[in-house]
Amino acid sequence: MSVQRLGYLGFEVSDVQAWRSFMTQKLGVMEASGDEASARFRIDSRAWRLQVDKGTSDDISFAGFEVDSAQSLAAIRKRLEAHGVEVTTETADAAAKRGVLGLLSCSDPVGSRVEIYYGATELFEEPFNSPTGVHGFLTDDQGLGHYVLAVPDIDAALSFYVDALGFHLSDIIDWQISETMGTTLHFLHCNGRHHTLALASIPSPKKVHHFMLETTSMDDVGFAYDRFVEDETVVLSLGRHTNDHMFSFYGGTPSGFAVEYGWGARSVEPGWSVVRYDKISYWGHKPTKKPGD
Ligand SMILES: Cc1cccc(O)c1O
Ligand SMILES: [Fe+2]
Repeated sequence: MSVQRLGYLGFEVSDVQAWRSFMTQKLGVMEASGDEASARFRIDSRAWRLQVDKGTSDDISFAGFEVDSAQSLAAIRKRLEAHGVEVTTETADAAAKRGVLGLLSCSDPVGSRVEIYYGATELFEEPFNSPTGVHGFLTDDQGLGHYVLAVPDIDAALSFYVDALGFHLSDIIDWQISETMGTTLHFLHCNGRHHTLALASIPSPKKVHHFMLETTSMDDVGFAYDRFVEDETVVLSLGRHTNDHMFSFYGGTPSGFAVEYGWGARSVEPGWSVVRYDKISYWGHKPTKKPGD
């Protein structure tokens, strides 16, 4: 039994208001609830997929992975405990706050909160409606998207996410980030999405490097790209990745980590075999020059 898909992500942010306008006006996601302390956002029929809470870290605060039933939740709990992970069964009240039927929590090797749940809330009666006209985000069995964590100890991280949580390695990229810095990126899948999580063993002030949302129309990437160009917040230009073939760009968020906004990735199919790459992209994904660079 392994986790099936990424259900939700939570971030602790110093400026909730800035995130509320960033999410709705730049990314085109739909605000589900919001005040000066916290906000939740929708990208599909689910009641919420992204949450921001007021705080000082400007970093990821939790990731919620989905399984399909109470039986699967019990099975994943057993698997985690068999791998020496301390698991908390959250109260019915805590589960209700997440809008799920059953909720476990634990910590990954760097202390990131990892939640596993079943029974999320669907709101078909309130269709997703993007404030910027995004046609839609690709989710369903592939979950909300992906995120990349900077980890100090790649072996400990792989042991937790692969051996304990049940991810599978898709491929690795030996990424020469600059003349002096390189790292090996490990890409992990738990469903058809090429990667739901990638691990980068790089020193970083933040745990999260970026999170990614995939649109169902190429034009949605272009429209968003124009909005990031407009306020000079493009971090990496348009490009196409070597491994998942995603067409995407990276933009800055109000918390200093990036968001990747993409379209057209290929899926992991049966018979997939692990390979390696020397580049992150066929073309593009170039750092944008800052005025005065
Ligand atoms: C750095 C990087 C490389 C390949 C695919 C990705 O989604 C990514 O963020
Ligand atoms: Fe990415």
